[in-house]
Amino acid sequence: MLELRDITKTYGTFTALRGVTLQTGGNEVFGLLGPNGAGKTTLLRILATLLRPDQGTALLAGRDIHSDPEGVRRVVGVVNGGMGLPARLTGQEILRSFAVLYGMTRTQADARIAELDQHLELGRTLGTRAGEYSTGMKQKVVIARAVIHDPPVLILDEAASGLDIFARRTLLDFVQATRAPGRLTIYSTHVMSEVEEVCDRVAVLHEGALLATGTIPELLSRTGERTLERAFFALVRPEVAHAG
Ligand SMILES: Nc1ncnc2c1ncn2[C@@H]1O[C@H](COP(=O)(O)OP(=O)(O)OP(=O)(O)O)[C@@H](O)[C@H]1O
Repeated sequence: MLELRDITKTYGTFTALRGVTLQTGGNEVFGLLGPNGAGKTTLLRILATLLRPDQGTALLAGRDIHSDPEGVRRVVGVVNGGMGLPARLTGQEILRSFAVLYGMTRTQADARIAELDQHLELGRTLGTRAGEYSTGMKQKVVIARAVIHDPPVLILDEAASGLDIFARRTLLDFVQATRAPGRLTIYSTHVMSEVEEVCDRVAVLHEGALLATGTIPELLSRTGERTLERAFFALVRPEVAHAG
């Protein structure tokens, strides 16, 4: 479903990604775990065709980020911190307008919005203007907007950050409930409990390099640790982990 080969990205003289290569299946929630500055957002922006790598290739659901960026955008939904909502429009208006951009009819759009309402508990957001949203309401509509066209690949970049416990629960339940054959969710975070709950496999990224990829049991066995957090430290700070 996702194939990355040797993705490298520099900002001036700073190297943010160092030859990242990985593959995922088509029916999984794939965690991207890394500390601040690891390169997670850079990598996900490249997959969303918002940024070009200096080197390397990526295929998403068979679409190449270089030769078919439009095709990539059709098969991917993206939630990242940088997306605002038009303050004067209601949730329903925002979602309908995005549905139209994807070529859906009003009937199809409203059916899809009703479906997303069930999963994401959009409730009051649909009739309320975005300018009046709480953080949790805003994030629900941002997520609904990202998946309005039912894309096979969903990229969630720190999507739970800033959410309260209820909104975070809705998000994690949504990720679980929308698992399906042919669907890949890429879940980037630095919160271990989220990874433990929803991710089938995890890639650990640190200082632009992929340190390990595997299921949580595989990472535990590889590092000889008991918890994901300890395994993570053993991978990114081996000197500290071994000293402890
Ligand atoms: N536009 C830019 N210009 C220069 N450096 C950048 C730019 N964007 C990101 N970086 C640097 O690249 C590195 C990776 O940043 P990135 O945002 O991809 O990391 P991240 O893993 O998503 O971190 P966080 O969890 O803090 O969001 C950081 O050191 C960051 O300062």
